[in-house]
Amino acid sequence: MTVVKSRPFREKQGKILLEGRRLIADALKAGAVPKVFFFSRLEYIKELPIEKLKGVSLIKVKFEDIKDWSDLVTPQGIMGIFAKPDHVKMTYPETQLRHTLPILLICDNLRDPGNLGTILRSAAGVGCSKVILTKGCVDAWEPKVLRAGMGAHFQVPIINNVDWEAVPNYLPADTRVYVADNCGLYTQAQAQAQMSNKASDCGWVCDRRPLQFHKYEEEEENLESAANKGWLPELEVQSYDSDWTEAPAAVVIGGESSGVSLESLQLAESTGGGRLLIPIVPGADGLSSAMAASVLLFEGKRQLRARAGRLSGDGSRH
Ligand SMILES: C[S@@+](CC[C@H](N)C(=O)[O-])C[C@H]1O[C@@H](n2cnc3c(N)ncnc32)[C@H](O)[C@@H]1O
Repeated sequence: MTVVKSRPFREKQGKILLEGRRLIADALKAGAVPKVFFFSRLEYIKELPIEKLKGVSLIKVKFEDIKDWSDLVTPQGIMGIFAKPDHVKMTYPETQLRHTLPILLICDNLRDPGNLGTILRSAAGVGCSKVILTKGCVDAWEPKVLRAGMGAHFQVPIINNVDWEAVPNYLPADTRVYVADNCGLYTQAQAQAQMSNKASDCGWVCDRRPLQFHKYEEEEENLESAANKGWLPELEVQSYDSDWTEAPAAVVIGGESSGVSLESLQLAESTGGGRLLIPIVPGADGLSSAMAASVLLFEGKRQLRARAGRLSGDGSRH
């Protein structure tokens, strides 16, 4: 089980471990392919669609074993090894597809499994079209992410482990990339003092120094010299509630400690996007990646609904 739960197992063998009756049922519904089930009571197997069990090894074990292997506070008596799901071959729930919005999420070097799971739940809840995880993010299929995701893995397409150079291949045509950026330490007072460029139109100015951008730690020196050469993207900072959903949008959320990467800003610049800042009270603790993602995704949804309401002449839908 230790091996089965490890990232090398998932990567080399292309298999994942799922635990719990609900998650396993959701996975089967979405078309995930089971290989082995460990169960403590036959009823748990009988609950599963029989046509999905062909060729699957069914191994009855003691509940104590499941308890030893389990990551759950209340182990549910069934665990399954599945082929790692391929988002292209999955069938997502009909209701989910009907509510899909032209908003995509890119997680940039997100390391914390709980944060990523929570973000996936928000992405599924809002109706994101897909979630892209750049290289360096925690694996979406790691047990703690699955636990925090509460089934979101089988509601929204997730594209794992993508190089920044390949990210544009996954974006629908005309997508504008917006980077969620807390802009380092900032205050409204600073913003007002620096009202001299476009960003100041909405009252917010990014105080981020080039050195705060991270690609991978070992590249910081390169970034420093790049910054000195002056090719860091010049990106407008917009308040999160300014209109950013006119074209299909991709929102980038930065990692817990590293923040947003240089590549994300370059992509935002090349697609005509910008930076989105959620203003918080000066001096208050910043938002976590998961909080920022939720605020921005639901704000995006609000904007789309408001626009649809205006177009249909029904202001009440705002
Ligand atoms: C915990 S923050 C990163 C903190 C990191 N030490 C830094 O200085 O950038 C994680 C991510 O959440 C998003 N975020 C957090 N607060 C935000 C805010 N007020 N406005 C926009 N995005 C925010 C950004 O994408 C950020 O990179």
